[in-house]
Amino acid sequence: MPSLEDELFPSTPGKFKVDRAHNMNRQFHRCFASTSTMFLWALFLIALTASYLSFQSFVDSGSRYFSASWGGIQWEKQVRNSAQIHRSGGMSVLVTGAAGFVGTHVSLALKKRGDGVVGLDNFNNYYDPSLKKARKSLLNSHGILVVEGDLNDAKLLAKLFDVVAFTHVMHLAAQAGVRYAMENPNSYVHSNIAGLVTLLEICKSANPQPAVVWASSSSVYGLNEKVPFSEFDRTDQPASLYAATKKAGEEITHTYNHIYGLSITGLRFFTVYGPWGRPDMAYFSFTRNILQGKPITIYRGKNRVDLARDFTYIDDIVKGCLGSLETSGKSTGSGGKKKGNAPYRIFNLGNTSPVKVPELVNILERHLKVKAKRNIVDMPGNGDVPFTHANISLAQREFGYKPTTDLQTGLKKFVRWYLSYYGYNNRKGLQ
Ligand SMILES: O=C(O)[C@H]1O[C@H](OP(=O)(O)OP(=O)(O)OC[C@H]2O[C@@H](n3ccc(=O)[nH]c3=O)[C@H](O)[C@@H]2O)[C@H](O)[C@@H](O)[C@@H]1O
Repeated sequence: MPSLEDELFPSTPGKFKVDRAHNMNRQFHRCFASTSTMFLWALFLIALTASYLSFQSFVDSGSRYFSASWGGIQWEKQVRNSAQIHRSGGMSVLVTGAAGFVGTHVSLALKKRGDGVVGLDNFNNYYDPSLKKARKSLLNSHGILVVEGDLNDAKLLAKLFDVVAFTHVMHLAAQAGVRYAMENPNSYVHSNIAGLVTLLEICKSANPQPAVVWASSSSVYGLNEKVPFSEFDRTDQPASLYAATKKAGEEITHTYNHIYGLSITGLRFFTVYGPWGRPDMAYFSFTRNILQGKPITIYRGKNRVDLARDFTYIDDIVKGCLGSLETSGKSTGSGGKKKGNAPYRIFNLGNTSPVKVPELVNILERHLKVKAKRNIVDMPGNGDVPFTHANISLAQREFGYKPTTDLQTGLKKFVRWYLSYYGYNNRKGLQ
């Protein structure tokens, strides 16, 4: 008697007699019929799952396209092209806040010398977004892609690191402005704290980890009275929420350096000015008001003392940023695990020659050939500090930082840009 196994799985073809063959055939057909039914069901299920998944991804990518316009094969290609390095030993840098004032200048400088640059910017309306769009067009014309998205969009950041193994991150995206923090405190928490942490989380998990250089601020010195301000002075007395979020950034980046081995460099910028600058800053809004024949408000400190700033020209700041990137040293971790100590550095990037605000106005008057209508008021308690003055010896020693543009020369360049950007007619018509 053949075993069931023999019947179902004959070891020797033709082993069976014809009359049994018929029997076998029926069994085989039954078996085949049930297998094919199962097979069809399986196919059906697979098709159903596949169509569900592709529908989901359509919905996902659809909403992404409509809301943030990133993703897709073409987009990835653009990101890769923009990040392409064109010099030996070059870097590929993700520049956050690329459509911002400092971001635009740093991105251009990197690209011009052959480094790869991908920009990220959320184009918020803290100040006229059309200026940010104009900066973006400038960057595009030099082959730099600026992705529109927010720092807090972890999926986007992760995707960017999927597409490009960035060697460096130049983190300049932030909610800037000292006095606006009283109007919109949460915007500072959103960008300068939450956004920073989101970015660092992605950087620490990236493999390889990039080195991070980021913008802190001279405002961290707060009520410090020891001049010039040195990196070793106390910074635990911020005068504004803005300053407090920048100081928090310095502490937060320290923990990522300590736990995950991220190379971190924080740059304390001192009142940066120049072409393509920020319209919310005094030198910019003074220029606009002077040309429009409107009064300007000049704050004055306690005991009628003039306020002073260590105004720093953008080209000097760019040199400081590039020097920091070049000397940043490597992150040591990978995939979120520290493998050794990595550099943690903080540098002042200032001009080392403070100028009183009324003198800034004098210079503008000379360049614009228009008299300002000065309205001098006592400094309100709005987060301002009376003066800033940078000691830059650390940056000098580390990467030869040496500012070369005085306020007179720098403002001349700014005014020339301002008139070419906003138009000479505007100026003539208002004189
Ligand atoms: O160096 C820094 O850390 C900071 O420099 C600037 O902050 P601030 O120095 O206050 O620059 P402005 O807003 O351009 O003010 C410059 C000076 O003009 C004064 N000012 C400002 C506005 C105004 O209407 N009148 C006026 O007298 C301010 O009190 C201040 O003394 C930037 O706005 C900050 O983002 C940056 O972090």
